[in-house]
Amino acid sequence: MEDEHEPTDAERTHDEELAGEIDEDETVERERAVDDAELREFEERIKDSDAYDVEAEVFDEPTLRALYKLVSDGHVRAVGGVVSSGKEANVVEADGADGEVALKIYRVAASSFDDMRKYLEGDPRFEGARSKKELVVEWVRREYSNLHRASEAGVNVPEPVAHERNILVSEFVGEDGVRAPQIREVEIENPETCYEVVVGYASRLHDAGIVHGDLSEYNLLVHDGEVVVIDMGQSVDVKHPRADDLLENDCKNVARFFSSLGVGTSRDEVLKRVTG
Ligand SMILES: Nc1ncnc2c1ncn2[C@@H]1O[C@H](COP(=O)(O)OP(=O)(O)OP(=O)(O)O)[C@@H](O)[C@H]1O
Ligand SMILES: [Mg+2]
Repeated sequence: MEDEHEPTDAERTHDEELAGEIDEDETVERERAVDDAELREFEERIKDSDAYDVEAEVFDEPTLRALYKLVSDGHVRAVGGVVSSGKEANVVEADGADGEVALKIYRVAASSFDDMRKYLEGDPRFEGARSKKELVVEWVRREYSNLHRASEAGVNVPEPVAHERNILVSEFVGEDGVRAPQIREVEIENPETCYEVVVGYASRLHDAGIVHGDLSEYNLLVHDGEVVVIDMGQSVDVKHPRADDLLENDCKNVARFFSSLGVGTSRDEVLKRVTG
């Protein structure tokens, strides 16, 4: 028998935030409710989108069903083009109910199960065997929740809109289908100010009990003169066993990037500011 791990308050709060437990039966029933003809018709519509041409394999059958649900619920109106094509996920621009949205579509088959598990393991709900699909669904739900927490804490992140299976919907950072550049791709006029903003964000996240876990010049976008923090699937609670290592690494990345722009700082300086 495995020991029953009694969740700490922090874990419990985090659990509660990840509202809406997966109900497999409900999902299966809902999937059946969408009849095939309806789905094929929807697929024909999606096929007209740029994303479908570029990356037809993004929309495998279960992903198509998830997208169909998001359309039915009014979160997505039309699908645009692929703005980023990565190992784990594709990001697609789309029209939402209220302007442009980004669809981060995880590839279930290609997801690195072991990596995801390492982050999820600090949470008692993830003990025991879980399928790859369940891990990805959980990951997406977590990313949604983390963005929500970050936004509440006053950090500039894309507002999370919805999530369904392997698809996360959030506010699109960019304009007219063109994604905003990453901070490493732009010329920063005032690195010192920008550094202060980023350290401020990391500090607010920390105060809110979250460590980003992959904070770097790749996950900071610049839009309308503001820095936007993205990519929070791997973010963990400060009580997570890996939190300290991840935080040190985040601070190291921030210090390295801004030092390269001439800002006098170090990993320990950033760490002190973030945790102080
Ligand atoms: N909400 C968004 N609005 C606009 N562009 C986005 C948004 N989210 C992500 N992107 C774009 O997609 C890229 C990848 O997104 P993200 O960093 O969240 O995924 P990732 O897990 O790092 O994926 P990969 O493995 O592909 O790098 C970002 O660098 C950014 O250019
Ligand atoms: Mg990223």
